[in-house]
Amino acid sequence: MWESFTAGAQRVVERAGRVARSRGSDHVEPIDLLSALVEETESRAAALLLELDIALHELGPASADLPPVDDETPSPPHSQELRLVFGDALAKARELDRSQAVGTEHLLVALLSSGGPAADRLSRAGLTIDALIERVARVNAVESGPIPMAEDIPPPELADPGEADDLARILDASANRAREGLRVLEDYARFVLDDPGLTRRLKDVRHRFGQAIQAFDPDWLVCSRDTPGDVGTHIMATDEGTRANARAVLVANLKRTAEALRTLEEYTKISDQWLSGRFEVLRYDVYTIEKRLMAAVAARKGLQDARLYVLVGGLPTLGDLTWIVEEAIAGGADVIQYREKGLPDRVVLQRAREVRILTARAGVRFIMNDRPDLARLASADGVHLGQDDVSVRDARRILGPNALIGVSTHEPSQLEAAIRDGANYLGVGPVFPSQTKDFEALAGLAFVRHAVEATGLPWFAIGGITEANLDQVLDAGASRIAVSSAVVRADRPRDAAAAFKARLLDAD
Ligand SMILES: Cc1ncc(COP(=O)(O)OP(=O)(O)O)c(N)n1
Ligand SMILES: Cc1nc(C(=O)O)sc1CCOP(=O)(O)O
Ligand SMILES: [Mg+2]
Repeated sequence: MWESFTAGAQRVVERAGRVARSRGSDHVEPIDLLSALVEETESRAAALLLELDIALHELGPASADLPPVDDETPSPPHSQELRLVFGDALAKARELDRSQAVGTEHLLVALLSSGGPAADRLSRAGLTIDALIERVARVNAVESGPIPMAEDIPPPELADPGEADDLARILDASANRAREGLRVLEDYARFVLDDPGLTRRLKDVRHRFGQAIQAFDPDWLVCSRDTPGDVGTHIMATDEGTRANARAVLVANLKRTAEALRTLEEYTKISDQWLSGRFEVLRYDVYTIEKRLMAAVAARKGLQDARLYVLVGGLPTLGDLTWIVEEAIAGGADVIQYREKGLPDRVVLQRAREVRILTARAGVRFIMNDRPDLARLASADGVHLGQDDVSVRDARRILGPNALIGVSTHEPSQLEAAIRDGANYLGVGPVFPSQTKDFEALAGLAFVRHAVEATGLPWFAIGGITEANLDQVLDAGASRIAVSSAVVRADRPRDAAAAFKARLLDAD
């Protein structure tokens, strides 16, 4: 008989056994079932009682200390009266609810009709059989929708009909959760990050997810849906009702989506391993996208408004370096990179620490070139890596998840790889021949035009950019630039930086 009881009803029956034991009774009586029903506050029966304005505390004292659930001592047998209540509940379920599963609401109806002390208590609290039955029937009607023809309901291929229904409820809830979660992620990529690549990836995952769940018969899922009887509907984690900001919404939905996909993966293993594999692949896709989303979020926080990035270094003395840094900042540099080649590490670190102090004071980002270890020692905001420097992954090991990690890219495949690896921003160049570094080949303006379409991550056009050629770079679609010689070797570095900054802001 128990397989035709919902999970909630089974829990209540089990609890009634413990209530009976706690009061030293030889049998589990209807009155114990009533106590258990009232105490299972998430149950459909408790919800109905509250909707009908019946004060739960009037239905009897809360049971004293119950034996723990895992206590192996058997519960006393069910009394004859209680068995009659169960039989009546089954009949009521058939009469009132086409799903025919005995839920806690049917136990309540049967208790009220039983004529014993439990019925007396319910009546004294103001519950009438008509009001209760009318309420149960109304809820079922709302939940059920049109009654499908018998031939439309697919025969579950599982041996146990109760199990088939439970499974359908799990799959239905998880499919909804994953679909909704994916939509929330896509909206974040699209409207918060403005990232066409990530939006496309998420749309593709959502599309493939939609194809995968077509394997479920929609009628089977919808027929099993039992929102009022779902004990989880009213249970919320303490932080679930509020979100501090859009980022918190993103993080919560990444977790929720991956969890729902995991649930689908696990439960479809029972009947369809191939389908389970599809959910597994989608779950891994979500993990990969998570890495990219979080990199984009960090970049947005650190570099969203940055327009002018100045590389400094190669100067004879610490005094020359600090002067240039101060001038660049005064001219409007948003990011300073310390790029030093050939000095001993100890000297580089000492100078980097000075740059850190000046940039921190001005609220300007400080990026160390090449060396995540020195970046960490100098408390830089991040590091810039070239194609021959350590990987993003290794740099992240040293600098942690919040560091800004930039990668130089010179062609589309490098740009894609850097995004995949979790870079927070990109260098895109060399656009023109540079006085700072020799290159065998130029990426040119064509690569700038490619970057515009390829990513929503912040990226900086770099290489030989001067006031004279800046318009070409802006016309190609860049909104951020990185320069070195045009500021560091200018007669008036502050004015040079200010001129770049003004034109970048004008172009916004
Ligand atoms: C913003 C920015 N873009 C590109 C580079 C070049 O980095 P890399 O290719 O590693 O060359 P070096 O600068 O290390 O010679 C950069 N530093 N910054
Ligand atoms: C160090 C460096 N890397 C580049 C790249 O394209 O990866 S261009 C470049 C030099 C940038 O200095 P300037 O503004 O003086 O040309
Ligand atoms: Mg480098």
